Amino acid sequence: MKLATKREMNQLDQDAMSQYGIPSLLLMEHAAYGVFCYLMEEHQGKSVTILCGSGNNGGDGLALARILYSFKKVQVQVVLLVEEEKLSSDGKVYYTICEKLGIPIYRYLEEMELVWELIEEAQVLVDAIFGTGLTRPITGSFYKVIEKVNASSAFKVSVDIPSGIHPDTADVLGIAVEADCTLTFQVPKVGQFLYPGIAHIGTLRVVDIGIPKELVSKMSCMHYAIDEDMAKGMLPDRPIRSNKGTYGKVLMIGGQVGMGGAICLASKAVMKVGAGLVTIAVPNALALLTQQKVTEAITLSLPERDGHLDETAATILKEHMMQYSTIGIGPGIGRSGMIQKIMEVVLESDKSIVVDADGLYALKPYLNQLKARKAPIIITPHPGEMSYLSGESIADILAHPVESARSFSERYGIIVVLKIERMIVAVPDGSIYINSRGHSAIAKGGAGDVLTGFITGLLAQNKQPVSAALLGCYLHADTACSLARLKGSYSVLPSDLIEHVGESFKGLENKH
Ligand SMILES: NC(=O)C1=CN([C@@H]2O[C@H](COP(=O)(O)OP(=O)(O)OC[C@H]3O[C@@H](n4cnc5c(N)ncnc54)[C@H](OP(=O)(O)O)[C@@H]3O)[C@@H](O)[C@H]2O)[C@@H](O)CC1
Ligand SMILES: [K+]
Repeated sequence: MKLATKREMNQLDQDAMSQYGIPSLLLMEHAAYGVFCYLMEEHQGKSVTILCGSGNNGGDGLALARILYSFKKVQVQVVLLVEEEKLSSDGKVYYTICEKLGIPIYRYLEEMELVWELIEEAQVLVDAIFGTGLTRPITGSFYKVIEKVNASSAFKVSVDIPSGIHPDTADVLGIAVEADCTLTFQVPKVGQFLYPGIAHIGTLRVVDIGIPKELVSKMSCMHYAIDEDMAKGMLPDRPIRSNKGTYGKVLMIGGQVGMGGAICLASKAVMKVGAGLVTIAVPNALALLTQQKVTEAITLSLPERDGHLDETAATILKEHMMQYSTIGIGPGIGRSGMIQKIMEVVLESDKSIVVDADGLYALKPYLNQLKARKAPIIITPHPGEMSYLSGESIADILAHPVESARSFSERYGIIVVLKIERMIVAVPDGSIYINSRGHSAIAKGGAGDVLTGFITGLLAQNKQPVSAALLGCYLHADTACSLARLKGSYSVLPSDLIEHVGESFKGLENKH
């Protein structure tokens, strides 16, 4: 699903007006009607208090007041947060109608105490204060009102975007409405998929406001949400005439003494997403463990020193590498200097590679050579690993995760999967994909290893590495969300993701 920035959304509105002659008032009417339909569906019989700002978002609120009052005689009141002269021209049209209809309009600047009472006692509060036109931090009377809105026990519906959330970055500009539901228009905004925006939007619904479909599909954008439809389109084929070789031969390299679980989890995850064959290359001391833990895999037992893979393992791996299609390296491998040699051999190969965890530490010296490599590389860092690789602070990465992942991906020509609340996949052409799902239930050691396994297993089956990264992220998050719904937020284990990923696959297979 496409995601729009403020500029792209404005352009879309402008194109609808200039190319199709659709007046802005009609778009506003459709926007308001979409909110009206939602209110009738979910909150019929409740009184509605609409808070309106000066821009077109406030205009949407006034248009909604007219529809509620005229069609359903819903008890509706408007709180105007600015002087009426400051309303946008479309907003003024609806303001005049509301006034003539006799809809109660309270002026915040004149009746502050009364407005606070209205907010406190409201059943449904509609936030039409600021939309995509927010330009600076919220202060003064607007701040006070939003503070009161957040303290109210009313059900809160935000029009287009919760007031205070930046539509591109998801930043809170001063303060932001904590909505229970957000009805966004035509195309969701990037800021509705990133933190802290995701903590303010509640349930997100997309309302069609009649912008022609051709314009939306032509709309150029660089941001996409990884959703069910996208994931469905990326399922690898499973033809009748096939065998294990059809679905890729994967070599998983990792493990050190005391860290055997990570490579077992990752390798099992590879098989669970449909790969045909897996070989697990580990230090000698872990060979028995991997055989017992991942029954279906083959174990390649390698020389070790001090519990880590010894650099002589690189020569053995080089001899074996030809027979594999895909390599996953990193889970539990440790940061011994000896891993460097192994990474060198892996990078010299013509195989598709996924690098995770401590493998990323061994990758760093080779970053400048990656663009010249023909076969794809996917890296799956968490913010700490990303910080080590890029030199940015963790705080900066968390503050600008999209830019951080994008610039790294472009600079080195690799696919970056940044593991934050909603995983971000950055592609070297500058495109950004943001996971539409995610759950803190799997913020646990081992969850990253499972993701590495999912992506590696899909990469072995998919021709497109981007698809493997996107589908891997989707399956990981979707399974986590389903498990959290079933078991709650505390007791889901990363190994449960492996156990239950089949249900997520099945959901996609059965989707029409
Ligand atoms: N055809 C369309 O385009 C359609 C658009 N639609 C709707 O319009 C919305 C976008 O409308 P918009 O561009 O008028 O912006 P919006 O967010 O309502 O208000 C901006 C106003 O707030 C002000 N202001 C800004 N920051 C401030 C601050 N911190 N503190 C105080 N004031 C601040 C700013 O004034 P100024 O910066 O000049 O002071 C300006 O007056 C969009 O989200 C959707 O809901 C739909 O109807 C469908 C069709
Ligand atoms: K709003």
